[in-house]
Amino acid sequence: MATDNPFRDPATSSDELGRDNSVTMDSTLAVGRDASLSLGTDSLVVLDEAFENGGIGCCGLWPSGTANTRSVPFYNILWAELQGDVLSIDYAASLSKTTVRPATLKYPVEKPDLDRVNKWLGKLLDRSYGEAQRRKRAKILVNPYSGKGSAEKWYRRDVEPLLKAARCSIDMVKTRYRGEAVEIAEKMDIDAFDTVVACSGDGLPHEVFNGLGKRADAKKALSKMAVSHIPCGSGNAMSCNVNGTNSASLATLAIIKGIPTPLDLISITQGETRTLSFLSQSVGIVAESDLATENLRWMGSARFTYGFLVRLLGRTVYPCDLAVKVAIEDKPSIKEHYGKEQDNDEPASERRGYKTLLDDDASASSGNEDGLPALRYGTVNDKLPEGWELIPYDKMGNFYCGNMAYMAADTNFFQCALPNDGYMDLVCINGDISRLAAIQMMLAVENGKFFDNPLVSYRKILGYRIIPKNQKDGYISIDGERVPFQPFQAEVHKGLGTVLSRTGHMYAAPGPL
Ligand SMILES: Nc1ncnc2c1ncn2[C@@H]1O[C@H](COP(=O)(O)OP(=O)(O)OP(=O)(O)O)[C@@H](O)[C@H]1O
Repeated sequence: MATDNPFRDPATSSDELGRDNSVTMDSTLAVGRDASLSLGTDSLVVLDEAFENGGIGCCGLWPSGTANTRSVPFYNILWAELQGDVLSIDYAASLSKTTVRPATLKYPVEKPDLDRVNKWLGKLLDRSYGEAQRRKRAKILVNPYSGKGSAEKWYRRDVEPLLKAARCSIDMVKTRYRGEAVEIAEKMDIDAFDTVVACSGDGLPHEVFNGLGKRADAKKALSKMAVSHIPCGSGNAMSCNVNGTNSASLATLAIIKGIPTPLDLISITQGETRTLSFLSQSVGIVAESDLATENLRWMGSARFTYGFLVRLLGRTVYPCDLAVKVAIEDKPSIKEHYGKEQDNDEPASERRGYKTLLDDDASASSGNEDGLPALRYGTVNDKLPEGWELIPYDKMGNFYCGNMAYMAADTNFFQCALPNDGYMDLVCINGDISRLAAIQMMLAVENGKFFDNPLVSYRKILGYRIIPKNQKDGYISIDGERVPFQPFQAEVHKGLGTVLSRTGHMYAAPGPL
């Protein structure tokens, strides 16, 4: 429908528009002498004669607009309230493609209008937050040694000001030693917070999931407490997947607007231990390229690529025995499975994570004080489960099992990974393929064609046992951390954990082509 009125919301039905102009009227608020604020389809439209005269606003802070109008996407609106007779709107202003900073719009309102203004404010906040919880209570953990040691600086500059502008409550601590985040998550009052925010690499979220998993009420804690991530480390895959960004300020905005999203977690048994993995497990080239190249830290992120190429060109193999419980075997069926979830438009409020985050009472009275779920397939020390068969893979080059899609920024390795489908995505590649094929495969990860490469075995699985062999020592990585070079077994628990994401059911990765 064509409209001459820039403030008419095209989303409103013709029926409503037919009544009179009240919808448009209700959506638009005259403020001051020469300004008005309108609720558009997906943004707040500010018309202010002062823009034209250069009196208000700071160039560069406005996402878009004409001479006397500016628009702020609802997604960027952090808070809005009346302070006496001044209407104040806090929003995340874009400084660049990767940086937002809080900014405020202030307009005087007339006393007789207060009632109407309050109603309008309610609508603005409804549109700005949708199903996301407002004013989240955040327990923040900052690892001062993450990456190159800038986490605290970035927290102060990129994170805290946005959280404050969104009126979130903040309880921040710096981690003092390895493993402290496990202890904090294990002991924290889960009724006092909505999310634990790790300002770190992927190591701290791994510790937080494990700390929650150690509690006597692990099931409830993992379901209620959303684990979130601000990218401050050397590996920041979690933020890329759930926040859709590797930028600390954009990740903060994603957390402020994030919807609770159930996340599959994986139990790993090795020796006598049971740990939770949220991201990936690797044996062979990926683990070694990451963990055996610590001496090349000066190279930054090129260290991994270098380590990977050296091994690829050397056609290194990592022999093992492997038993896998397969759920979906072939690529077309995996794509179909992914597509179904992509098209699933069930409202977030119907999903498990949402209810428990918002409704403290319901989760508290559910009486579910259980620890971690029982292991369906036993541990690595048990007899092989019924129907599993150990197969020798003497030419294994890359054993890589993922629970999320991005393994690093721009590395969408597990293109069909879903947060809550109850499956792990397993990629196996032979180590003796030609060097050319191996390099083409590596490049295919960047151009999105990896999944379809015929040399890539890609399966959706429920569990596996892997026994490395013919190697005295080697590298196994769980969520990027080194574990002993010993057999281990994995099984997935559907939706056991909780994260915050934009859609409530998908990762930010683009999926298969
Ligand atoms: N104060 C501290 N001193 C030393 N280690 C710490 C401290 N706080 C946290 N850690 C540990 O640092 C490890 C790595 O953390 P994180 O993932 O945040 O950073 P990273 O730079 O991405 O990691 P990596 O060193 O694995 O590349 C975690 O295991 C964590 O327990």
